[in-house]
Amino acid sequence: MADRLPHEKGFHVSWDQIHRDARALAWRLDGKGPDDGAWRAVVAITRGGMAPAMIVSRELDIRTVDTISVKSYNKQEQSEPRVIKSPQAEMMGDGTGILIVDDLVDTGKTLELVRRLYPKAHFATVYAKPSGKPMVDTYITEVSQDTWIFFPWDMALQYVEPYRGKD
Ligand SMILES: O=P(O)(O)OC[C@H]1O[C@H](OP(=O)(O)OP(=O)(O)O)[C@H](O)[C@@H]1O
Ligand code: HPA
Ligand SMILES: [Mg+2]
Repeated sequence: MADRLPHEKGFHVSWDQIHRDARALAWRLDGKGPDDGAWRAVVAITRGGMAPAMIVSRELDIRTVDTISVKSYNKQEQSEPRVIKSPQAEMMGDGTGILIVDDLVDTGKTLELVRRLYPKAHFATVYAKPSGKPMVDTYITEVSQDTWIFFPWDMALQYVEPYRGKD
């Protein structure tokens, strides 16, 4: 949606930071599954949810990991989310005992779509913006709606001019 642009602020997340925050997410979810505290599987919302889901599944020692592919953004422009690839239907059922992980919730449209498909699943994101918060069950850090989060997989180290050298 063009009217969401531009984002006033940037929140730049390093690999170290996302690792720390995804671990914090895992620890918060530990023992909270419906079956004696256990989770049956982790499902990553690709692509952004894959690195956090890998870290969460490693921390909680969950070996069953699947993906649901939802596309809703092209760069910073939003369109209607659509499912491009679904996880294994027999495993998912209504979502009971399934931990669905994404990197962030922004407007909440992606999670709204996935929630409709798996209403009993638990939805966890590392970061959350206010509009999307009602769609997420567990998250670690909140950022304001006018902030764009930059993830390490979208960035590269590069040279910058010294402060005194700028015009
Ligand atoms: O709450 P929303 O407003 O729906 O936005 C959040 C979603 O948008 C981004 O994914 P994107 O569709 O850009 O795909 P990607 O994960 O492959 O980068 C992000 O990874 C979330 O999945
Ligand atoms: O703030 C964001 N950062 C990266 N991807 C996103 N997709 C929706 N919002 C964001
Ligand atoms: Mg995504």
